[in-house]
Amino acid sequence: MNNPILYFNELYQEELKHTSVKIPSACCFTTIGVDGFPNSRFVSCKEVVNDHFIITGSKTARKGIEVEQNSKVALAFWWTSTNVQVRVQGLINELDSDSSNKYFQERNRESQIVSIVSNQGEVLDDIANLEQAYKVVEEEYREQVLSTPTSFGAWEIIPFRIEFLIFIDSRFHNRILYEKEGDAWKHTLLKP
Ligand SMILES: Cc1cc2nc3c(=O)[nH]c(=O)nc-3n(C[C@H](O)[C@H](O)[C@H](O)COP(=O)(O)O)c2cc1C
Repeated sequence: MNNPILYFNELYQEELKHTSVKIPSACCFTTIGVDGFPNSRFVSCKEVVNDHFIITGSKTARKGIEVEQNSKVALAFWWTSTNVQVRVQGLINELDSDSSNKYFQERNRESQIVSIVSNQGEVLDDIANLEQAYKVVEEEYREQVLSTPTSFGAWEIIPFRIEFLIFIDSRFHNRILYEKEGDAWKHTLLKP
């Protein structure tokens, strides 16, 4: 296959058919920390739009601060039902407020309220204060659409390198590396 995004979608759909994991869209997202150390955490890849991987989260938490300073990022997926690893490297770009609103509205209500009341990554003094703030928003905005907090962001990751590792039951696993050359993707096979 010449296009790694089509290949990604095909393999992901296959994984979705078989998987029973709770968050199959989970992937490891790595940024370069402000101290220069790589920093990884799991996020959910919301979708792939126009060949870009979409993630969301708090702009004021570490990931938001880090991508503001350094747009070089990586994603790694491990799909356990089909035994596929996907590694993505690329540049990240913040999406506009229409996009963050759209992804915020797609969150379940509990997660929306948590995004509103909890400044992700700040030191927690007393969980009771957060629970109280949660209740206030829950009751005050009952039955109403919740507005996107200014801290909530959506980003696109524009890939330039994507590698698939497909475990197979023989001795040698398949490794296919795609690299962007201008507007086209070239692919090579790597030794496992
Ligand atoms: C399976 C899984 C999915 C997650 N999805 C997201 C997500 O989509 N967005 C997000 O901000 N945090 C998500 N988290 C929480 C992050 O791993 C992390 O704890 C949080 O975003 C704070 O990271 P930061 O301090 O680097 O900003 C997820 C965690 C797990 C385990």
